[in-house]
Amino acid sequence: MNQKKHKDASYQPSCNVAILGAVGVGKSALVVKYLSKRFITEYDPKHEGTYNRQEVINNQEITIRVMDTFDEEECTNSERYLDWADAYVVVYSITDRKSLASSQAYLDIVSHTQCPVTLVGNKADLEFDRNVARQSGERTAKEYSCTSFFEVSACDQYSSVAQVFKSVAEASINLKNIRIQEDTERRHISPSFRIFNKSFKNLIFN
Ligand SMILES: Nc1nc2c(ncn2[C@@H]2O[C@H](COP(=O)(O)OP(=O)(O)OP(=O)(O)O)[C@@H](O)[C@H]2O)c(=O)[nH]1
Repeated sequence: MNQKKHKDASYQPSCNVAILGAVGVGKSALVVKYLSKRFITEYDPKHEGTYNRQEVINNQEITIRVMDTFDEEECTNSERYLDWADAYVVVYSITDRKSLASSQAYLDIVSHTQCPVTLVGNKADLEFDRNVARQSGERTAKEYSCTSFFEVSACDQYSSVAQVFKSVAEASINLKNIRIQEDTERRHISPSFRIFNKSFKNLIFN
């Protein structure tokens, strides 16, 4: 979440979401679906990019920026998203057991960031080819204290794919609001505490 303070009425909050996971789990397909409501199979799989979408969350308009990542080898050069993201979507394919193990390697990294993380089992339309039980995904999400867990398909309903991005952005906004409130409370408490502290010292040293 952008931490800059803006008094400008035209300021619009934003949330940077990085999508991570093993090669071929459907990260780009999910991003394309979220942005265009379409399932497209022809795109450059090695292309990394960031894309914007406007959403209304908690009656507030926000810009969700999505970074579609590509790692030739698992979890390389993670600084590029760790320095950028406010929230993470970690994806595996329900047809590929190894991709769940890869998602754990990503969860190991991002679970230390204090940012909301959602775990997603993609390709849910390929039920006949399922190799990862829903419970295994749920268990992994719980183990890494993910804010949410979904099974979706990039070629099925748009609404369930959109829900993935919206929920993680909402968690990020809520977290930011809690931090702002805590900060405000600290500022309110500190002046009186300073006065109390001063009077207390005067009492002792006079
Ligand atoms: N049936 C089905 N196929 C999918 C789904 N999502 C993606 N695919 C297919 O899986 C293949 C890989 O999808 P990508 O979106 O390129 O996967 P990726 O994770 O971005 O892969 P890299 O960019 O190479 O890391 C493509 O052939 C997609 O068409 C899905 O939900 N269901």
